[in-house]
Amino acid sequence: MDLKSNHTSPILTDPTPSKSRLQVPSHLLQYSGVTFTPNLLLTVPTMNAGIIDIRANNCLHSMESSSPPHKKSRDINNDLASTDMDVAYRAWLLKYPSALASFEQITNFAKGKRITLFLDYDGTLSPIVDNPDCAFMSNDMRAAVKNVAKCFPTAIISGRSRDKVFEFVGLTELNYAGSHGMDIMGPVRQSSDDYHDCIRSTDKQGKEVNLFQPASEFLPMIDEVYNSLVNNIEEIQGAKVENNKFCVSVHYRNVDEKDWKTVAQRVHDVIRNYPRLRLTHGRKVLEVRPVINWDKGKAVTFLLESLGFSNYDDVLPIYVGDDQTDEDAFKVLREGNRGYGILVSSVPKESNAFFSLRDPQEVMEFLKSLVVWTKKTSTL
Ligand SMILES: O=P(O)(O)OC[C@H]1O[C@H](O[C@H]2O[C@H](CO)[C@@H](O)[C@H](O)[C@H]2O)[C@H](O)[C@@H](O)[C@@H]1O
Repeated sequence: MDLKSNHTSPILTDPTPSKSRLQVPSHLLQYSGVTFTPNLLLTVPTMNAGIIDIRANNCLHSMESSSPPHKKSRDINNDLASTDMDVAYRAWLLKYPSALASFEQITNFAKGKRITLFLDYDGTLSPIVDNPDCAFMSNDMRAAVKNVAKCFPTAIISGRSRDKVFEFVGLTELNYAGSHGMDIMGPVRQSSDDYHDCIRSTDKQGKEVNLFQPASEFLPMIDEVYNSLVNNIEEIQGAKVENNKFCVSVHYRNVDEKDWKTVAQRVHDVIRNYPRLRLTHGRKVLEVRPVINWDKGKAVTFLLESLGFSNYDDVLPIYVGDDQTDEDAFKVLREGNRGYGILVSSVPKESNAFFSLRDPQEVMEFLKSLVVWTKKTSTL
């Protein structure tokens, strides 16, 4: 893969999103990119691309606009606000129906096809928690994932390093892609076709696998940046830098809001020296990653091909995720009606997904329903 020819600018320009309107009160849409019109109808950027690249000098704005207003003490206004929120959520469900309520529709479409599951980790299989090192999935969720993986080819696609997400999930019957899809361990491909960086390897159980790491040449750079970020950021109280192998996460969830500007400035100061790195934004996290033409959507396509599903008529890929980076995968599935994206969110937000689930608990119910359905249909 030629890293230089495709990309001339390391930090990509801000997208100029097309706008769509939801009839929802302004305080209810809580995620990044939301702006307010004078009549308090919301204008929300339509997700043209999953990763919203942010210029470093817009970093602080992006951090602020992605944060919901603080809840004050419980009073009548808050009660009204939560009623409004329920109304807004129900309105939003018309556009992104619950995958549980639409289960029959999904399984009807799956008839004659092989379901293939792609699961994000944080916020999808495990609830969002303050300490990223403690984002454990429950044993019930692990059992649900294990059971579903017995029925369908299943892969985890995470922003974490592949080793870290494997440590959390701990199931050998899955395929794993870490670093937002830049580190894939999957089945041996029949042909290595366009993917020159794809090498044969063995997994921890000694099984032969393919390893695809399209950003491998960035490893020394990422390590260097990780060390600089640790030196510059971790003295800010609450800030945490996480090495995700081919990308680095700068967490500010536990940083006092008055210090966010310092976090943004210091991240900017470090990455300005690295024109081949870019900055994107997740859930209270800034992500430093290589400028390469690769994302979770490309990882889905790669894994489908690896599993022998190049012919999309035979397969129904389902991708479940909660984050901005999952939008790339939703978009790949939406384009050409290849499969279904399911957004995990308890608040209304614009997405390329088809369906929604409220939280990891509902994700688990959905996985269990798939297992029950497949057992029922196989005995017919
Ligand atoms: O692609 P994912 O598996 O969803 O990973 C995205 C990032 O998830 C983690 O951060 C998020 O979850 C943490 C634990 O709940 C939370 O503390 C943090 O605020 C969230 O941003 C992970 O730590 C990052 O490295 C991943 O990039």
